[in-house]
Amino acid sequence: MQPEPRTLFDKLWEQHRVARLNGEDLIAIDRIFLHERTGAVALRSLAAAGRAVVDPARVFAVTDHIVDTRHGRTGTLVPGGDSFLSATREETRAAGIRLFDVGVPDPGIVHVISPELAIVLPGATLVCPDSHTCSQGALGALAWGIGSTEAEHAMATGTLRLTRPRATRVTFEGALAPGVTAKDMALTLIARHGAGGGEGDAIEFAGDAVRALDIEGRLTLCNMATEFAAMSGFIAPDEVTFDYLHGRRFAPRGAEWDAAVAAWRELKTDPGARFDREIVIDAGAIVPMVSWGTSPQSAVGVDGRVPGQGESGLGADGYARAIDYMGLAPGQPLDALPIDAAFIGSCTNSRIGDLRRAAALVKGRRVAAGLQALVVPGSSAVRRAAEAEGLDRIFVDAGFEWRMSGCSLCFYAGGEGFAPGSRVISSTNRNFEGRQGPGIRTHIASPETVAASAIAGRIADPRELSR
Ligand SMILES: CC(C)[C@H](C(=O)O)[C@@H](O)C(=O)O
Ligand code: SF4
Repeated sequence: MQPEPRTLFDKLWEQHRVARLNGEDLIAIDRIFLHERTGAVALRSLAAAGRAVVDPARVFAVTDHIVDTRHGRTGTLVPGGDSFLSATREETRAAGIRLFDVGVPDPGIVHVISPELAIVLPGATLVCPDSHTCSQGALGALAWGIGSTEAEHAMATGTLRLTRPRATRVTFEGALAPGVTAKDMALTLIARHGAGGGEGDAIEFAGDAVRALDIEGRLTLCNMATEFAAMSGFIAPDEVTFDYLHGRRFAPRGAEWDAAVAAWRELKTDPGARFDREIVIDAGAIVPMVSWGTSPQSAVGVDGRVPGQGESGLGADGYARAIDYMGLAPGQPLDALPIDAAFIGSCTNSRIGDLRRAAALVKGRRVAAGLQALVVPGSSAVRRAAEAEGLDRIFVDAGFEWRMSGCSLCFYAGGEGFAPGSRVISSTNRNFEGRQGPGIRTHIASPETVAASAIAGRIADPRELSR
């Protein structure tokens, strides 16, 4: 008898299921990543309970969320932030956990350095008390965000207790048009199906347009799965994945590498396997997107208009509140909207390819007068690579500030922010009220759209500059 065809998700889940428990499953966790904001809490609480980390070699930690990203940084600008940093340093040392700290060669945003160092590998389960952990599914792993109590459980036992999510496939058929990116794919999916549209889903991203993405584009797409309320997003590993990982710091070597690749080649959905849910999107119809509201679902084509309530997908109160917070009127064209600041950074879009594409648009041009523009590379490795190619000069010559790596102004932690009331175009993933500071109006878009807008001084279509 032929074995039942299985989805990639079935394979990942079943390979890690160690027990069934009254409707839930106990899943083995291969890697745990911590950052100073939530990881410090988990580590302190675990130590206070007198529990040991069962396998410290599988746990990694980083300082990225509240570290100062200005040059010459010494710590954090966040009030009270020092205690998170010192707790992370003390507790990781006590538990024997490897810490990528500022001042050592490889710090960066957790979801940027994990693939860079090959800490995440195809077929692995990886958790981190951070919602954008799903980014790392781009490498063919099952990676998802957890709470700090679950992080304690995972560290103490090497397992987590979970309800099996729905196996969902989102297929992007065909090819993207020039100037359209993985960020626009994610925003299109969320705009069409709603910010809650993926709730309870483990999403395999598939189709020709996904296969055609490099690893960085795949990371951007999977990063936004949590903005779709999905448990995780992932992509079957292929030659692009293996080429990316080969030779990286924690990747297997020699015969182990060959054996690993042979096993990783099996990590794909079998023909005829059944999904609980399928979504199909025509990639060729996707355009550069920008958000107008205070949820990632409130996004339209950059050449579009602020929708009326009827087409917004929001209720009357939610719509009124979003329009009011964002200082917009129904029917207003987005590409006429003046902006005060532009931010290129975050675990969504701060990798070398993102910076290269933005720099190509910025080169030889100037940021609009009076506009604050920043580039924050996602990791030290990205920063060094960009500097070796002269991308920092391109940005600085154009009037951008060039920073050290970290989460920086992706989210407001209280240390620094944009000028009060600023309208910001941002390559990040969240545009909630106050996300980038009190009263800040955030429009999320691709790094290309952010770069083009910084030059124009208003929200701008990147295709205008590249023509
Ligand atoms: C601080 C952290 C827990 C949070 C998250 O979980 O995502 C942050 O990274 C964010 O992007 O809002
Ligand atoms: S870059 Fe932003 S979204 Fe990503 S982990 Fe940091 S704060 Fe969260």
